Amino acid sequence: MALDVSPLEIPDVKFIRPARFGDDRGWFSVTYNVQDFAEAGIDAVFMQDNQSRSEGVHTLRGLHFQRPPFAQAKLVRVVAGRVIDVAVDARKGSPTCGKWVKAELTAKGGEQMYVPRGFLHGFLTLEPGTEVAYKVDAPYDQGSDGSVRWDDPDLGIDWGMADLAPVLSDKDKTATLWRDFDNPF
Ligand SMILES: Cc1cn([C@H]2C[C@H](O)[C@@H](COP(=O)(O)OP(=O)(O)O[C@H]3O[C@H](C)C(=O)[C@H](O)[C@H]3O)O2)c(=O)[nH]c1=O
Repeated sequence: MALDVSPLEIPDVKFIRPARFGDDRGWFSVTYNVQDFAEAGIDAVFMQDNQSRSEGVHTLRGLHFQRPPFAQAKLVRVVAGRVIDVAVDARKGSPTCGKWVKAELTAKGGEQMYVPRGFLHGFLTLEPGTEVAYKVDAPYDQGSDGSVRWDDPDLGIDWGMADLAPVLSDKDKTATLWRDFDNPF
């Protein structure tokens, strides 16, 4: 079945809207199928599923990456609540290096974002008790894990709200500035 996939302003980042089959019980959806996704140009070989729950609204996790050889492509969806999902192109050879794209992902709509390797990834929750589930195509490697500031002045990400003071992990509170970022991509 043809998947509803569209490129975002940075075309390698994809916005996906899996079909939902409703009936009087509710709905059913195929949230991932290797064939359908490959036909849509998303041929990452995912090898790990992650899920995180953020209790507080305006929790911000990001902007994260893993250094090669543990760089990860991610297929992100929301299973409870809503997020603004952001991808930043960090590929040094890319004409959009340092540029970002965003999309709202919701449990109600089932929208997904595909974030290729070479991108920073982060999301801001828009409801309490938001849960994000995502596939990755490389294992977690703590030593390769890094973070760039969510509010970096050179990246200038528009998270969609003024005076944002998000809930952050200690790691994200002390994240690197883009200008100091030892970019491995
Ligand atoms: C990512 C990850 C984490 N962990 C452990 C390490 C820590 O003890 C705990 C929380 O990790 P962290 O604070 O890095 O979790 P997030 O802040 O949600 O990080 C994630 O958030 C953004 C949005 C991402 O895109 C990445 O997948 C990832 O960086 O889980 C693991 O054991 N395996 C893993 O794959």
